[in-house]
Amino acid sequence: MSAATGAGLFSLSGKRVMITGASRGIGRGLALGLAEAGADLVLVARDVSALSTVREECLALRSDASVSVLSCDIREPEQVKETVKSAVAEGNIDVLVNNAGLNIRTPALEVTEEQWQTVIDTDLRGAFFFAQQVGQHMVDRQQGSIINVSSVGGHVALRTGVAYAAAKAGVIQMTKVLALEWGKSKVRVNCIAPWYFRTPLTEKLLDDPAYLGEIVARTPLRRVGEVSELVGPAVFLASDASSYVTGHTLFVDGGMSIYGF
Ligand SMILES: NC(=O)C1=CN([C@@H]2O[C@H](COP(=O)(O)OP(=O)(O)OC[C@H]3O[C@@H](n4cnc5c(N)ncnc54)[C@H](O)[C@@H]3O)[C@@H](O)[C@H]2O)C=CC1
Ligand SMILES: C[C@H](O)[C@@H]1OC(=O)[C@H](O)[C@@H]1O
Repeated sequence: MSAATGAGLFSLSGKRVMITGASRGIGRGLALGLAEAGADLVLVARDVSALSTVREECLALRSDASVSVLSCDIREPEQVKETVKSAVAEGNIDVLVNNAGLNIRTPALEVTEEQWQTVIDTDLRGAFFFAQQVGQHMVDRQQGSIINVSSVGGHVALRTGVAYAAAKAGVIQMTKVLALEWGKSKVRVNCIAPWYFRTPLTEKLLDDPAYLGEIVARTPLRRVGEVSELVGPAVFLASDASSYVTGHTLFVDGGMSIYGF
């Protein structure tokens, strides 16, 4: 393989990227950024109307982009199979951004069976079975890059996040095992672990000055992240710039995960 050089290393031109949870928040931000980086896109979430809006935003940024939308609840393995099958019928998938997820913030002593199951079914089980379906396609092609989205909460303790921690820690470990098993098939599997970014998932928390103050005090860069600051890490892991990187978790966290005393 001839080594790409310079800016070409980071180009996503000619690559087709599937993004789950693309209807809002980080998934929407990555769709816009990767469209600008040259990618064609397959946008996945449950809300087709919201996805269609994101599709129009991507086309406004790059009119020659190919952007399709597919409705899927990642907790339903049959829907996941059908969604990936439909996407592959339209063309190859070069990159998966396995982003869809949620958090239900509850003190451990108050976590219900339903809350635990919802978080685990979405953030871990859903993420795995989506990766498995796309991974089979990539292994068959002997190429591909998967970017799982975990959280600093999968590495350090976040209060009220015991189910979330279990799921997101599982995503970090899942990343390593898939990278180990699929490396010989030239499929790379990495992970991005963000700290707080302002999205619909977090905006109510971040609107509380006291809570925001606690977050900033635990963050060496003394601020929360802007969703656009996740685009660079995603372009890096999606592109040939990371051709020898696999099984890695990239903390995009303003330094939070290294904050000692
Ligand atoms: N916003 C933040 O501060 C952080 C977010 N994360 C992770 O980033 C990812 C995205 O988070 P945000 O954009 O903030 O959340 P968000 O709530 O703004 O967007 C979540 C996206 O996932 C989709 N989704 C949720 N459950 C789904 C399901 N069962 N099937 C299909 N789609 C589903 C939603 O429809 C939406 O498109 C999540 O995995 C979250 O855990 C990680 C660390 C920090
Ligand atoms: C950084 C965490 O992932 C953050 O914690 C929360 O409570 C939000 O759900 C974010 O995901």
